[in-house]
Amino acid sequence: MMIHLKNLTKIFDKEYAVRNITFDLPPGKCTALLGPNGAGKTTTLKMIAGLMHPTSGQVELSNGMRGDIRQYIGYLPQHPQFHNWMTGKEFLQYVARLSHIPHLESKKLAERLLERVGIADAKNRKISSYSGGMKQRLGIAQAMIHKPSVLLLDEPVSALDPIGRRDVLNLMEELKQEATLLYSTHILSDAEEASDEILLMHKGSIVESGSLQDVKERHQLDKITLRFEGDMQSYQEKVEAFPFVTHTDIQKKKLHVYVQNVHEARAVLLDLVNKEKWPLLFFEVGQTTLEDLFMKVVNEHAMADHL
Ligand SMILES: Nc1ncnc2c1ncn2[C@@H]1O[C@H](COP(=O)(O)OP(=O)(O)OP(=O)(O)O)[C@@H](O)[C@H]1O
Repeated sequence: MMIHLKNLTKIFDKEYAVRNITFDLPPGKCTALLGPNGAGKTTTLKMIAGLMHPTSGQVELSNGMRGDIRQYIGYLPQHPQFHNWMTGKEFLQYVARLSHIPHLESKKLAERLLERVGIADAKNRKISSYSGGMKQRLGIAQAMIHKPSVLLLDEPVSALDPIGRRDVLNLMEELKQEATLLYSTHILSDAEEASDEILLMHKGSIVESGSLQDVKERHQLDKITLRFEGDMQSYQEKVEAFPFVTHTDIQKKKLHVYVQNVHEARAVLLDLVNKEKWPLLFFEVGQTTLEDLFMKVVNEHAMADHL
């Protein structure tokens, strides 16, 4: 099923949390809603899930589906609450009952879902003994209880260790065959690992969207990476003054200089380093990555917060 978001907007206390966003969620794909904290991801997911009313705009379904949108949508909140004294199986049966699924059917369904998300071995153990990754799997099973066509997962892997994260990302890759998947994350490498499409969100707006490859190509800029002894910030200020520099940032103690004319930039920067006798440790000419684009968005976000 296709979902269309049209000019979706949410205002809290006169501030835009989500600002006029429009996009389609293609069926059978896994889409990552990527953005720094406060970008508006949770608010967007809640509006799609029907848990929060938009200030304006709509969420529409294709295929002539009508009625309450919630019957088609499964939702895993950012901080799911479990009854820790229950076993995984008991919890799913309990959730099934809340969804008005008859008792006998709920038993079979719970077993099937526990199998599906890969925690059948632990079905009779108390949830309090589950690892973070197992809890997220149980949360995903809970979101799938009414066989939704769309699964919305809010930061499903952010709190997990690398192994738990890998496991849940793999599970999501599998689940996209059964449901359209949209999940939020503030971690770029997770979005790169498990998504067909990305939506990059910043201050309530979608600033970039498309397949990972398309987004990467669209933003490819030449980049010169430098490292000097000592504090990088004073070098950054001097380098930024050149007209061929579009912007700069510091990542892992390296100064990234994004430039329009790499030949001119290389010559001028090397000249400057020589003349000023800057203690150069590293110099590289290359191209931007998706991480650079993400850092640019995050830095703009951080700067706005300091104003
Ligand atoms: N119930 C609310 N009342 C007032 N402001 C809110 C409410 N919910 C969210 N906001 C504000 O809306 C903006 C977007 O929040 P949202 O939780 O959607 O961001 P997010 O991208 O999911 O970030 P995070 O990863 O930190 O949850 C933030 O500035 C937040 O403070």
